Amino acid sequence: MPLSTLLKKSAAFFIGIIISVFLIFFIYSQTLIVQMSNHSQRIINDLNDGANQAYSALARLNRNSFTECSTLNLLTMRKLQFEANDIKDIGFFDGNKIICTTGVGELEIPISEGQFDKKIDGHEFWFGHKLKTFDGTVEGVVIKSGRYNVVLSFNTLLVKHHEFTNYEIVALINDQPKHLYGHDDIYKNETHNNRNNVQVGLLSHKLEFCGEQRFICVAIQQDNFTEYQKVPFTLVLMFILILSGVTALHVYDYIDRYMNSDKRRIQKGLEKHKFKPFYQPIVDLKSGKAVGCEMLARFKDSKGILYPDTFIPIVSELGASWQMTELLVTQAIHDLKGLELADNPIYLSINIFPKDINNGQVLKILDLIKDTPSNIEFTFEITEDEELDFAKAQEILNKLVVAGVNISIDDFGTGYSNMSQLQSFPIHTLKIDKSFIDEVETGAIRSTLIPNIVSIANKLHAEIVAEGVENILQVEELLKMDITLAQGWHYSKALSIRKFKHYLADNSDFNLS
Ligand SMILES: Nc1nc2c(ncn2[C@@H]2O[C@H](COP(=O)(O)O[C@H]3[C@@H](O)[C@H](n4cnc5c(=O)[nH]c(N)nc54)O[C@@H]3COP(=O)(O)O)[C@@H](O)[C@H]2O)c(=O)[nH]1
Repeated sequence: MPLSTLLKKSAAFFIGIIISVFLIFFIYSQTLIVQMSNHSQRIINDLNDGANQAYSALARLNRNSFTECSTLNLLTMRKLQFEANDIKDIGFFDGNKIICTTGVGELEIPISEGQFDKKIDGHEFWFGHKLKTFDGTVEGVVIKSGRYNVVLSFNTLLVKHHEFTNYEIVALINDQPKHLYGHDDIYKNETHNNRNNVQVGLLSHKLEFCGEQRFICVAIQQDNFTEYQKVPFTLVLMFILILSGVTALHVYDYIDRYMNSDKRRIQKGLEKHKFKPFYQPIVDLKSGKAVGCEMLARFKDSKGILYPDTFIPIVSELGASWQMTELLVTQAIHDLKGLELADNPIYLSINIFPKDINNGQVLKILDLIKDTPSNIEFTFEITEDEELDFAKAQEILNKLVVAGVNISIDDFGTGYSNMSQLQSFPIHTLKIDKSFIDEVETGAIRSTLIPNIVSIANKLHAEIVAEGVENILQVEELLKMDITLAQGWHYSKALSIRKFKHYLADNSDFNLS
């Protein structure tokens, strides 16, 4: 494998891995953000549930008409606390002082609560409350209504979230966050006017999420890829990355194959004019001088040469047959302009795709050739192809003939036509296929059929061109058979316009300036 290909393939491999890393990170990140938002919403829901529990407890207590901290009052308060899971303490007020609580009973010195933090739905809230109980300090929120208050414990409210520690709950009071619970310092007040704010980092994801009323907010920080430390996950990731690299190699190969495929090259070649006409001289057998040429398509692009046997079927499959012919004819007319007139016109023989005759595209040639010098005589070579629709072709070829175009049957003797079909065509020339000419000098069986072809041509009043003449012995034999014109490597292969000009200068009465 050449070094450049190896480098390109390695690059494709690593690009595949990099794309995969990005994709995995993106998917992971999106999933994590959704999980974190859901989790935040669940925390806020649990806090709301606690508040509702407190509201209903306060409503029930205030329905009683206790005015002092009687045994019955304390009993009622304790009974209610017992029923409500998240309530850790209930206090009873005389004026604005607490005179008894479920935890301590009647207070020796009544306590006065400070100014509440916020009033919501007629309830007063104190946040960040720390209540000392016999089994430790309770962090929570105090809610007061009427003559009672309740202390809600975050620990019990958020018991479902205990496995998840890296979060902070704050209350926004006059837009300033007040720490309520969890890790101090995670919430940075980034939400501004939005309900949530996501920060994606290489090492961690952070989400700040506020409840619908933008009053309680949760900030969650999650380290990235902690799962990576787990062996199976690492193995799966490595497998995915290698798979991505290998997939990228396949994609590279596929694109490379597509970009370098003959079909793609031909498509591009048609756009970028990579098809060029070459000219193979048609020679008068007696004088050895060129009387015309057959235009043969040649293709060359930066990747090299493609031969007609390869590109002709593909051009046809691409439906670009007329496009190619038109390009070539236009170029040929341009090439042959400046031809100095000899006594006779020069024949320019052009191969036409049968389908372009069937669909009448070929008639477009009349526009192309109408301004060409009259010393170029156009001949269209058609093959006796099964694709050719004889009935349709007859009508179209007649139009061409009327416009001065000659019709030539190419590869004659190898095709599908029968005599009656041929007679209905306005034929000017029969080109005897090379397979008849091969070994004519040794009297090969196939070559013995040539006189029959000559007699058919005579019946059709058509000229004959012998194709594929490769040596002087063949020339001599063909002369004996009264064949006048020939084409083949004995005279010349198909030439570029530059070489063809030289050829004409040495071997014809024409001159290309
Ligand atoms: N519709 C179009 N068909 C085209 C066009 N250009 C070419 N073709 C057809 O492709 C087939 C192959 O053509 P090519 O490789 O160019 O071969 C031609 C000659 O180079 C070859 N030839 C000529 N003399 C000799 C010879 O002495 N020996 C030898 N071994 N080969 C020789 O024969 C081909 C010409 O064939 P033909 O057209 O039948 O006269 C071929 O079928 C082309 O027709 C195009 O522009 N349009």
